[in-house]
Amino acid sequence: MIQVKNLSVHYPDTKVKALTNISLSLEKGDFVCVLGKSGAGKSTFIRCLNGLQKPTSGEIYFDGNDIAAHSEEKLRKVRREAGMIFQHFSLVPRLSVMQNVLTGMFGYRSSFKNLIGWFTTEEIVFAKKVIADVGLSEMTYRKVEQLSGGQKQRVGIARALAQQPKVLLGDEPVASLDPGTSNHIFTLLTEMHERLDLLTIINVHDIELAKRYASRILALKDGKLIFDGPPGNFTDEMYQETYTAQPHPSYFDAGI
Ligand SMILES: Nc1ncnc2c1ncn2[C@@H]1O[C@H](COP(=O)(O)OP(=O)(O)OP(=O)(O)O)[C@@H](O)[C@H]1O
Repeated sequence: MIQVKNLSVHYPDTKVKALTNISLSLEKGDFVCVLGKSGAGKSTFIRCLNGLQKPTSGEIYFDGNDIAAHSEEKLRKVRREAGMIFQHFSLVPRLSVMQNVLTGMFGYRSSFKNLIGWFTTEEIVFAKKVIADVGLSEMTYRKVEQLSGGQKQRVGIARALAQQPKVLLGDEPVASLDPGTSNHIFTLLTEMHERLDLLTIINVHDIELAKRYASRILALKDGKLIFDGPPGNFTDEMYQETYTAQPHPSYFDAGI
């Protein structure tokens, strides 16, 4: 579904080599957790997959089409098919759960309809369904600012599902949540992943969550892919290798 070929990202401002020569294939049904210490390149990798970050070199094919070669209009279609959930939720706190979830449908609608905020009965019924799927029916019309962190992340997931995505991307979606709530969110993600037959790719710091829920682990270190395999093969040595504290070589390049 997604093929990554020799992907490199160098940020010109900081001269940081965030990703170097990554090649892999990600298939429908994979539940992927991306591990790596802070600055390893996890966010940059996720952002490349939905076209938010342009590669410095290399290619990313989404359903056989090169994302980098896409026009802005085609990129919008890729972003529509790749639902994204974020560490800090990226919701509009003063709007209701329903209003936030409806924004997930914006990619399918005209700018005019989005501007005036008019939704069809079918769209509202579908939004209610995804809100029920994440267990928040009773809070459908409550303002998001009145919800707990775990509930907010459920809204984030419902909004991503409202996009009817083929791919679900998560940039540290449980980093702000306690361990019990993180487990509930991962259980929900696994259920949705299976029910909707998705490709799911989640950045996570917690190795235990990755080992419990992932079907495949990727480990990044200093922008390089140092592990790609099932959780059972991610040994303690590999863990040490992933998280050993060495200064990022590109800090030296940048003269830091
Ligand atoms: N917009 C940017 N401009 C310049 N450098 C950047 C930018 N975004 C990230 N970087 C640098 O690229 C490297 C990789 O960053 P990235 O955010 O992808 O890592 P990460 O593994 O997601 O880290 P964290 O776990 O802390 O979120 C870091 O050294 C970071 O400082």
